[in-house]
Amino acid sequence: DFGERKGQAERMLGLMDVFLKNDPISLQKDILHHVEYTVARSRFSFDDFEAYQALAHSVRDRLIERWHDTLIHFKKEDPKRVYFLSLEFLMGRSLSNIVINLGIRDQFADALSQLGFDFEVLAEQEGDACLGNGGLARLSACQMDSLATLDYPAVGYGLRYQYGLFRQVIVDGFQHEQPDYWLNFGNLWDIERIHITYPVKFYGTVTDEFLNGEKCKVWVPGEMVEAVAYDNPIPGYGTRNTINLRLWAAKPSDQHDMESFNTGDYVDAVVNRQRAESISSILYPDDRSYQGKELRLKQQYFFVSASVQDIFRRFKDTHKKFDEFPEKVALQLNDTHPSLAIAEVMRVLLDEEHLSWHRAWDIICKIFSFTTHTVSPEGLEKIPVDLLGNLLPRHLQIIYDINFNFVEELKKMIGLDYDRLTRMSIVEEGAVKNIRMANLSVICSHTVNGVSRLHSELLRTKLFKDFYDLWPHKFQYKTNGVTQRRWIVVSNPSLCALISKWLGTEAWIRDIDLLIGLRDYATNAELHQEWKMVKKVNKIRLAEYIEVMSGLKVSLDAMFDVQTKRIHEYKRQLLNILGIIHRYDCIKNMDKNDRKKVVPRVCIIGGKAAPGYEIAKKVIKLCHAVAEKINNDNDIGDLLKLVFIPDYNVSVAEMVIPGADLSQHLSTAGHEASGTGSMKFLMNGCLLLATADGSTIEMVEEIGQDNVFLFGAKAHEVVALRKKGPTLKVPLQFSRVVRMIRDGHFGFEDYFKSLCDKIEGTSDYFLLGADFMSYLEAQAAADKAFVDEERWTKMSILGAAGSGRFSSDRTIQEYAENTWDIQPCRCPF
Ligand SMILES: [N-]=[N+]=N[C@]1([C@H](N)O)O[C@H](CO)[C@@H](O)[C@H](O)[C@H]1O
Repeated sequence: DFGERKGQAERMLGLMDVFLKNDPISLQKDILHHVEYTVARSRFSFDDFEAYQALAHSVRDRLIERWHDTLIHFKKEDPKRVYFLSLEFLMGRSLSNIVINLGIRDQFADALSQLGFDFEVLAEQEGDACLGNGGLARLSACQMDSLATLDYPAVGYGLRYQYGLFRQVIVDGFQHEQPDYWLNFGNLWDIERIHITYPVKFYGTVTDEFLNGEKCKVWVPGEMVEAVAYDNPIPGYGTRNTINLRLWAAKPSDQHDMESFNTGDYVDAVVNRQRAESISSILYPDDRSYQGKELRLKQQYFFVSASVQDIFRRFKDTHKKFDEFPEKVALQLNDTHPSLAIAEVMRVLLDEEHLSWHRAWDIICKIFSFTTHTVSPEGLEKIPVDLLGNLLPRHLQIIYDINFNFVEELKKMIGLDYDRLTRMSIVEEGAVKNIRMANLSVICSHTVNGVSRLHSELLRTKLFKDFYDLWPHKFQYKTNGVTQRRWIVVSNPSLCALISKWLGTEAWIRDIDLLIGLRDYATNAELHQEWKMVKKVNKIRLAEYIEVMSGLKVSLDAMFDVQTKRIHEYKRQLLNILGIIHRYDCIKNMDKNDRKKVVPRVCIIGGKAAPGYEIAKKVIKLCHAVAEKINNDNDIGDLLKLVFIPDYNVSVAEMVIPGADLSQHLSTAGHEASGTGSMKFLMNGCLLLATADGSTIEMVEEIGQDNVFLFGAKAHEVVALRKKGPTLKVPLQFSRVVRMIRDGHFGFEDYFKSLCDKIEGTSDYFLLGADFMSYLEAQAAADKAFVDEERWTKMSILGAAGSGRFSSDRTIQEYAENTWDIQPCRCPF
């Protein structure tokens, strides 16, 4: 609807082709056009990176077309939208994913090869966008892909960090962190929106004033910065729908500069500029929660305030009555990091839109839904009242008022049960008074969910028991999922082609339940042949990468045994290393004959440790020290190798996962809320050796107990085992391998002492000793299965065939139907 500029619009349309063409000539022309005029290099001399830039610009042009059409369609249809607020999005590389979702990869590959370039070589030029730590962050990215593919009207909001997650550099086996200058060569996949900016206020005071005789609160800020939007078009697969991921960057508010300039204090102005920009400068590199860091709180409020202002602007563009707000807006809180949005929406409705408390509260309770990714109370964010009161004085007032009303209501429902009232209060009294962001989120959200069935059970029976007993209807579970577009089609094209061949269709890429069709061929010899070939091709690629990264040549006949995820005590990478030491020790004490029966292994471990997490950093060093010993022991040869893959990120995962035979998920049961890495391995025909934790339990139900190597104490047994403490019997094999570390078999015995102290006796909180024998039995079962190629391949095919449930398409469909109440809004073009 071009309205008054109809004439002009028609002329413009006349001037431009309706859509960009994708025939080889048009593509080659476009690429060379961008070489010459966008990258500004002569078409006769440009290198791979410049070719990548020109290619990326050509792809982006076609992305933007669909993005515009989608936004125009949404504007016209004005559907209810979901706003997905997350402080982290782990996008990785974009080029390959985008051309595949647009369905033009082959066309571009052909056009490039005619220009003498290889698409994959150019795709390698792209750096990862690492705007997140781990599972939670990558889940956000997978969910954006599914929201777009399923045609849901959605917007993602986050922060555009200048520095992503640190680069992990290993020096002498020790992790060193290097800043991730990911924007050094600019980011081709986001568009700076200089006209979409919002002021964000901090500090200051709140005064009572009278407006048209009405008493109202006025917040006079002490500091102001500008939030500028950077839009990342997210294309769906097999649809024209392309939604928006809007990331905010902090810039100084010109209001601020002028003041310093007027006072002629130039230096002050520049310092203020840097201060402002520092808000969105760096991603906090810890997968655990943060307490009491002002910059972290500033980051949370900064992106929340800009996002809420943007949501209100979009709503008010076409709506006058706020009663319609819940019919058009669903706000999803990805953990408690964005939970200040509750107080911010309340502030805007009360102080700026002047709604009554009652009407404002009614809207709040209809628009917010909250997902927690945490299992333990320690992981729940708490903000010191002083810090919040100083930075956001009006929001603290509102949170106090919300809490006062809640506690008054609660007293009516549960009487004067002070212990329970104290536990449920948003305000935690004590030496340091804190705001419990999880309690605020549960109280103000109409739906609360965990990220697996077991996790939700733990929320109902432990973490949020008090709230569940009060509001059982609020609690749901939405088991996580991953997108098969990235984790099969992009990262494993040979498996993608094989699946499409045997299913006789590519429809599974949009409708993954079709994968179940592979079950019919689980014992088909021809498929077995081709299935093994695909794995071999991917193992060769992984082996080449290992040789480049570590200089180590590994045998392709060995089982590639992988554990890649953030380094955490509860994820028990240490159990894996102790198992490897045990295997090494056993082989060393074997005679020639017995060694013939040994199943060769290449053990691959990868993952970043939070910079301040000493124990996790010691685990990385131990891994290198053990590898040093084993890999240089000619007596062992190819029977056992240990490799640490440095700087594990999305692109490295896309290379490691397709090449894995076995993947390990060893968390002490009840500690991993879900886990999503396991889902990617399963989809790629990799077998799982795991504890019955998080979403693994649901995977076993989908693919069958016989197709997974389960071990260890169950979640309900862990508590009892911990109670046993010193009476808990520890197997000799366990004490022996710990002794080997203590005795310096791998050197650095003093440095590793605290690591050993943490897993012996009563301090073995994560039960490595208690689970050790069960773990070794599962490893032996995996060895036994691996040598029976037919059985192994059948298990691998049945694993992939049963992985459909773990697509983020299923997850998003459940959220859309049971939480957000939104409907698909497909772009008709
Ligand atoms: N934050 N957080 N939590 C996690 C992961 N560490 O990012 O969220 C992930 C995504 O929900 C979960 O899979 C994982 O179990 C959980 O620990």
